[in-house]
Amino acid sequence: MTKATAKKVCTTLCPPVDLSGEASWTDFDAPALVGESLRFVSGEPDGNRFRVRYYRDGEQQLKARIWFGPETEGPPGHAHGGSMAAVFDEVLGLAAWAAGYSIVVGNLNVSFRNLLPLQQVVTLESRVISAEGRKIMVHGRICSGETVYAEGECLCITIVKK
Ligand SMILES: CC(C)(COP(=O)(O)OP(=O)(O)OC[C@H]1O[C@@H](n2cnc3c(N)ncnc32)[C@H](O)[C@@H]1OP(=O)(O)O)[C@@H](O)C(=O)NCCC(=O)NCCS
Ligand SMILES: CCCCCCCCCC(=O)O
Repeated sequence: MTKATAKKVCTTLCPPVDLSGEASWTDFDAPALVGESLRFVSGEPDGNRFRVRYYRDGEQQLKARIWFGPETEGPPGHAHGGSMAAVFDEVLGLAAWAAGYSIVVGNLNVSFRNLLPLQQVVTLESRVISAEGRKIMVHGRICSGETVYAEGECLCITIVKK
């Protein structure tokens, strides 16, 4: 590998981060519901890409505390848009499963509202908006306090057993 093509590799792990939820939230065990295959975003809880912890809020809606690590970088010091899209894909799809629907994601629209600084813990708030036939609409936003970093609209389609 030449210097010009050398890929930046993180050799040390970042320190632990606090992903604790609010007092009214309860832990949500995603692998217990959908299996161990769902690990693209949440599969490395101590890694340098994403660190994710799932909860249900008092209304049973899925919430996630998420840390975007240095390996999600896009614009210098900030998260890659695709990393946020991947997070929406997993969390909003999982929110439909958590609501009782066996789905895959058919369509995902993401609006990027503010640059998201790396190594900050943010919250993904999801809400199942509607269920019409096989179409389950789930909305979500990645935020911290009053700041909304991105909004996602996810059309999930229930799986038909053949
Ligand atoms: C989503 C998927 C299951 C739909 O295929 P299908 O079971 O044959 O169902 P249909 O194409 O008949 O679609 C069912 C309904 O959803 C709608 N729909 C499906 N995909 C859609 C999309 N991307 N955008 C908008 N509507 C969509 C269809 O218009 C149809 O609506 P209607 O009943 O009102 O006519 C299939 O396209 C698929 O497997 N896609 C890949 C999914 C994927 O890889 N997701 C990422 C991993 S989870
Ligand atoms: C059989 C378990 C499937 C879980 C699917 C949860 C949403 C994943 C979204 C995606 O892969 O694009």
